[in-house]
Amino acid sequence: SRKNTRNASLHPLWQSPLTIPGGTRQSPINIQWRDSVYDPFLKPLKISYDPTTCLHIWNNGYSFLVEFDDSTDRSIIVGGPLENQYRLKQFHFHWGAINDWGSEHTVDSKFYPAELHLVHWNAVEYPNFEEAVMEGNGLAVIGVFLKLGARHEGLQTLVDALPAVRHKDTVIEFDVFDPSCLIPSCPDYWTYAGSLTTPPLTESVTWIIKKKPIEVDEDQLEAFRTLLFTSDGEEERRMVDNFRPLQPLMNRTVRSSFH
Ligand SMILES: Cc1c(Cl)c([N+](=O)[O-])nn1CC(=O)Nc1ccc(S(N)(=O)=O)cc1
Ligand SMILES: [Zn+2]
Repeated sequence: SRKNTRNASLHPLWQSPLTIPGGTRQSPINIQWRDSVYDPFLKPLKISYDPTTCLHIWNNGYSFLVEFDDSTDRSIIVGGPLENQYRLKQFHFHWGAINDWGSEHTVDSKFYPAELHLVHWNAVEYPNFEEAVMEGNGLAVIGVFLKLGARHEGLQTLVDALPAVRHKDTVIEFDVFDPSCLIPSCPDYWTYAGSLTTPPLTESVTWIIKKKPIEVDEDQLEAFRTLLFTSDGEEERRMVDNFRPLQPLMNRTVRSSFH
């Protein structure tokens, strides 16, 4: 289990006060399946990504991110719980040192070994990501759980690129990738109002958590764990356990798109 005593060994990012004063919709949370409320008015989520909007992969010292050209509406999501269409800006992962934990969200208090976040912003109402980050309906993040199982061929192209971004602040060009290959075909999801899970922790995220996980194999999870929090030349610290502890649900209801 993960105890607060581990703060000392936690990455500086998570040693800071992990709750923000006055925060009422912080993420991540535990999703208690039986407490989630089926909402028949939730629409199917429509995902349309243009693989050529992919730009590069970089190690930002917290995770590795694949960033996209968000200057047009070529890679968007619409529907689901969303009032507008949202543009894909980047995706990244959170994972553990071992397979017993690593995800940010949990389902009935179960951790997955890793979690994918696809980060989108409301380009209908806001001029850019920076503005959208500050607004309650500014962002939409799709969360996908990773579980240990069969090798994921689509993920492998990403895994093959990781040695080139082993150190913090390294980047490589990555010019064609369709992240929809990382999203389960099952349409079922939970949704709730939350926040970014790393600073600035702004309460601007509509979370859409897919019910079904994707399967990846042990070698692929191990490849994530070969990355470093540290820059080239610094004393190496393996990039693992880059997840935020669970936050209180407070006055929120998690809705489900399925019975
Ligand atoms: C705050 C900000 C701005 Cl503004 C910009 N920018 O490029 O203009 N980039 N960032 C950083 C950012 O995106 N953080 C972020 C943190 C957590 C998550 S998570 N795990 O999905 O909740 C998603 C993103
Ligand atoms: Zn994330």
